Amino acid sequence: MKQRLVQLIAQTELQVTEQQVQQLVGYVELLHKWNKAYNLTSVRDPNEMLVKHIMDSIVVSAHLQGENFIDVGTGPGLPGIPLAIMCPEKNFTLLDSLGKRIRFIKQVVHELKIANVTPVQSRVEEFQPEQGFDGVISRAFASMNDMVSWCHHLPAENGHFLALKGQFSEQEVAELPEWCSVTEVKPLQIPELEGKRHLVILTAKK
Ligand SMILES: C[S@@+](CC[C@H](N)C(=O)[O-])C[C@H]1O[C@@H](n2cnc3c(N)ncnc32)[C@H](O)[C@@H]1O
Repeated sequence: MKQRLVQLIAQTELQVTEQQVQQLVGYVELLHKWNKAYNLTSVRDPNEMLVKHIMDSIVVSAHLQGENFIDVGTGPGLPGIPLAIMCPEKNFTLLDSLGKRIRFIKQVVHELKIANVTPVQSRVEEFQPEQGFDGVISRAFASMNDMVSWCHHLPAENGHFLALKGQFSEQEVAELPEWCSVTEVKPLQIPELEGKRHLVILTAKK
């Protein structure tokens, strides 16, 4: 599995250390092991997880500006765990309302010695952080309208929302609240993944 991950990463411009590869593979192994009991993801095959979960998450690391990020509706830690492994100098709060998913993330952080992740069990609408985030990230969480509406209190003054999406939807943009606009849409290239992927960056109007 390690060899395959190295080959996939070599098809991108990302740089990784041996330790980061070990941690990413370790995460897939834990996801595969715990999935049987905890039903964490519908992707059952570890090789498929490398593409659909690891590569799909880490390509976003090239687009993160700032220090403090929150991954809302993180589920088993996606994209937050792979991003935290790729960016050890940044801090990631991983939030989900389901206790078993947050318990799994705590175990991952402990076993893989990941120092820059704070797991939080809460509904996002009820979470009141001490300070705002440079980036509010989500994947497979909600429509963009629901995401920004539920998370409107989370970005710092110059922070952004970052939504990982498949096909870019003009319909979703049309439904956004008046106070929020799309500032950038970045197409993402994920080796061996069929279908389009985009990172949509949204900002509150000043
Ligand atoms: C489809 S899963 C996506 C998980 C992960 N982001 C991924 O890409 O695989 C959506 C997650 O959002 C969580 N969720 C849904 N509504 C939420 C809310 N209001 N506050 C916090 N978490 C929520 C669910 O518990 C679930 O784990």
